[in-house]
Amino acid sequence: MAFGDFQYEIYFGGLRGIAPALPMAFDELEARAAQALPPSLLSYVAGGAGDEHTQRSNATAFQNWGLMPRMFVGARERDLSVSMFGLTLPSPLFMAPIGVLGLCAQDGHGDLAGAEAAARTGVPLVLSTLTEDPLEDVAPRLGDTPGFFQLYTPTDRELAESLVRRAEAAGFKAIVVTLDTWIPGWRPRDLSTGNFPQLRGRCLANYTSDPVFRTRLGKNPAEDVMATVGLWAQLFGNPLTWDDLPWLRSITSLPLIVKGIQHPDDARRARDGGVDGIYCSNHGGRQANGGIPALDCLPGVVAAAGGLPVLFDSGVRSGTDVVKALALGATAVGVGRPYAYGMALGGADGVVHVLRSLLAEADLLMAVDGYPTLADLTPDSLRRIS
Ligand SMILES: Cc1cc2nc3c(=O)[nH]c(=O)nc-3n(C[C@H](O)[C@H](O)[C@H](O)COP(=O)(O)O)c2cc1C
Ligand SMILES: CCCCC(=O)C(=O)O
Repeated sequence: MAFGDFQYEIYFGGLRGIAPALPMAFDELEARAAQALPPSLLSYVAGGAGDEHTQRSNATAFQNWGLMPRMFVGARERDLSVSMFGLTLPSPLFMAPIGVLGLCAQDGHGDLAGAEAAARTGVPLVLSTLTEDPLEDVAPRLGDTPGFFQLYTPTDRELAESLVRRAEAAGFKAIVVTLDTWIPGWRPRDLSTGNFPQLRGRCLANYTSDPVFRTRLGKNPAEDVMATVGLWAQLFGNPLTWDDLPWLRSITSLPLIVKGIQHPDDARRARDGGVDGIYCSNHGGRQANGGIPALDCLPGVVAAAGGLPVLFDSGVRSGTDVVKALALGATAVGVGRPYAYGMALGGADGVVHVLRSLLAEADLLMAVDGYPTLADLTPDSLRRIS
């Protein structure tokens, strides 16, 4: 089914009085998910750093831009396909890595369900390092849709290399190294609930299944959860410096993408260091409060990336947000919390609903406003309205 068909099905279905099973708008999606998720997990997913000002401004930053409609374009057919890293994708949307995706599903296998949703929509999944099911079990569920593996770089280089080797062997198509989260930020909601899933032994499957990790642990992880968590906490996060980039580049022949870039100089230096893609993001406002909306950093990062693909996330809540990020130069646009909520409400079906809704809204906007292809969307398509 084309994305547009989905839009029309909902629209005309709605006219016939057949309401979709899941909410169409983000606020309602979040409100419904709030009833489906255990309270501490909801706080973990929904929350962010400090008073969450940056998290909120990520979303409101999109309202500062308006898309200029163009007439006499005849945009009856649209093409949302995009090429990057030698891959041709049916749309520019992707699922950002969510470290507790597994837990968001009722059955605890949200990582598998996320991969299934990717297979059904063609929307790539960036699989977190922090999963409930090991990456080897997730990869086959992706079908023909590419998966990317997100690496939290451990302090132990051999462990990092082992994780990357496994991702390559399992068929992942790119390595996404997250730079902004070697320690969690100041997150009052989680501090209040005392909930950090990894510290309870959750979402550590990629570690407990790893030969290097197991050797370091020296025992069966299942027999000593305390020791497993202790070792994980000790190894989890390495505050990387530019001196580490040549090593990171050397450990994979897959496309290497660095996540968490906001400053143009960082984008430039990463490009010069041989990365294949820049991922502009502020981690959905979960790491640093009092920052800059990620969308406002996007044009500078795109200019500095010098033609490398630029992935973007943080604050995307609608199809119009997707279109605006593309117009500001993103090659591909990631969505985070919304699909986690879809997972909470309906597993793979819920995620498919969220992704198709975003795509259908983006597609319909491009139809109505006269932008038939992604190449037609440029910064000139937008006006700053506040
Ligand atoms: C619950 C949750 C867990 C996350 N876990 C990871 C992770 O494991 N690795 C990572 O790079 N980013 C992680 N992120 C950040 C997302 O990849 C993404 O940058 C962010 O969610 C985008 O913002 P949005 O939620 O406003 O769309 C997580 C985000 C959330 C909400
Ligand atoms: C140490 C944080 C790991 C998961 C994550 O990235 C997030 O919760 O944002």
